[in-house]
Amino acid sequence: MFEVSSFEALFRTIQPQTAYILEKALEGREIEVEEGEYLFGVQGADLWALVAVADELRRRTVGDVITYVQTRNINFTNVCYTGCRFCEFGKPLHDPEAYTFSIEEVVERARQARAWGCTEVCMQGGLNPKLPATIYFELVEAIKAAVPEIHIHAFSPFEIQYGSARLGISHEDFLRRLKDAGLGSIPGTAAEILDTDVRRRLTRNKLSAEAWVSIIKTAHRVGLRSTATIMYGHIDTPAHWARHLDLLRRIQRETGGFTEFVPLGFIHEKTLLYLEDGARPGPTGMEDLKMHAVARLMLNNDIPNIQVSWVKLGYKMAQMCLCAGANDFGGTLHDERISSAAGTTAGTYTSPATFQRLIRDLGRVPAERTTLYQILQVYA
Ligand SMILES: C[S@@+](CC[C@H](N)C(=O)[O-])C[C@H]1O[C@@H](n2cnc3c(N)ncnc32)[C@H](O)[C@@H]1O
Ligand SMILES: Nc1c(NC[C@H](O)[C@H](O)[C@H](O)CO)[nH]c(=O)[nH]c1=O
Ligand SMILES: N[C@@H](Cc1ccc(O)cc1)C(=O)O
Ligand code: SF4
Repeated sequence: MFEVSSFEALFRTIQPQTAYILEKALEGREIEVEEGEYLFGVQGADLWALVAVADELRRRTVGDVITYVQTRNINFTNVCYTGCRFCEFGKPLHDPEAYTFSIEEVVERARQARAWGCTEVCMQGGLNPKLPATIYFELVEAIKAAVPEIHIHAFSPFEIQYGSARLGISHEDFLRRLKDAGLGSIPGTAAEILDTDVRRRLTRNKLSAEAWVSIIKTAHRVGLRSTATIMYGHIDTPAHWARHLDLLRRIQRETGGFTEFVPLGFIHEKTLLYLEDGARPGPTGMEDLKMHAVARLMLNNDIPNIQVSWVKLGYKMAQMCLCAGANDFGGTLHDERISSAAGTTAGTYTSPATFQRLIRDLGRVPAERTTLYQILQVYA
C-alpha cells in the first residue's frame, strides 16, 4: 500500500475535498473525471499540495531519472489547405514561405541527424495535394535504405487518414505498409482537444475525434506505438481536459500502445485563433503546472511517462513542470518549425549538454533514451 502519512500534516492545511482526492491518488486509486476537473480549479496551498503529490507519484512510478531523446524534426512540407485556426505552419502552395523538401533532401537531413548522434527522426508535414499519395511510403523507404539504424517516428493520425483516403485503402492496410517499409512509431499529434464542439471551432476540415481514436487504436494493433498529446489553453475548459485525459487512459487500457503523454500548450502569438477568434493567449503558468500534475494523477497507473514540451514551455517553465509530475524532457529537435511559426521564442534546438544541466539543476538524474524509452546512457 502506498504511504499517505507523510502528507497528513500538509493535507490538514488545505480544502477537505482537495485532500480527499490527493489521498486517493496516493493510494493508487483512480481519479474520476469530475475530480480531475475539480483539481484543475485549485489555487494557493491546494495547488502546491497537488504539485507535491504529482511529484511523489512520479518518483514512485519512474524514479528520479529524467530522460531525453536525440531526435531531429523533419517537417518535409508546410503546404497545407486544412486551415487550422491555431496553426501558422501550414501555408498555401503559392505562399512565399511555402516549401517542400525533395526525398533526397529528407534523406540528407536524416543522414546528418545520425551523424550528430540522433537515434530518431520526427517527421510530420502539411497535407500537400501536390505530393503523390505514396510519398509517405517513399520517405520511409528512402530513409531506411540510407540510414537503417535510425528510428522513424512519423505521420500524425491526420496524415494517416489523408494518405489512406487518397490511395483508397483502409487505415489498417496503410499503417501495415508503412510498418513494413520501416516506420517505427507515430506521433499522437492532431489530437488537439478530443471534443467535437471544440474541434469545430479550431479547425473545420481536420479529422474527427472519433477518427483520431480509431486510427491510434489501429496503429497500436498493427504494432506501431504512438505518443499521446493535448493542445490546451485556447477556447478549451478544464472539463475538456479531464475528459481528454480519461479518454487517453481508456485507450491505453485497451491497447497499451502509448509511450508517453505530451501536453502541448497553445502558442498563440501569430495565430488567427487568437488574433481573430478570441481564444486565450495560451495557458498561464499555473495552468501549465496543473496540466502536468493532473495528468500524472489521472494517468499514473496507465501511462507512466509524461513529457514536457520545452518548445512550448521554455526551459524555466519546463523545469517547473518536471517538478509537477513530468519525467521526460522530450527531444533535441534541431529544426523545430511548428511552434516557431506560431511565434514562440523558446528556440528550435536543445543540446544534450543543456538537457543535462537543466536536469541536474533539479537534483535529478539525466539519461538519454530511445523513442521507446530504452535507456541508452545514464549521466550519474
Ligand atoms: C502542425 S501539425 C503537423 C501534422 C499534421 N499536419 C496534423 O495536423 O496532424 C502537428 C501538431 O502541431 C500542433 N500545433 C500546431 N500549431 C500549434 C500552436 N500554435 N500551438 C501549439 N501546438 C500547435 C498541433 O497539436 C498539431 O496537431
Ligand atoms: N514536444 C515537441 C516535439 N517532440 C518530439 C519528441 O522529441 C519525440 O519525437 C518524442 O519524444 C518521441 O518519443 N517535437 C516538436 O517539434 N515540438 C514539440 O513541442
Ligand atoms: N511531441 C510529439 C510531436 C510534436 C511535433 C510538433 C509539435 O508542434 C508538437 C508535437 C510527438 O513526439 O509525438
Ligand atoms: S495543424 Fe496540420 S493540418 Fe492543420 S493547418 Fe497545420 S499543418 Fe495543416
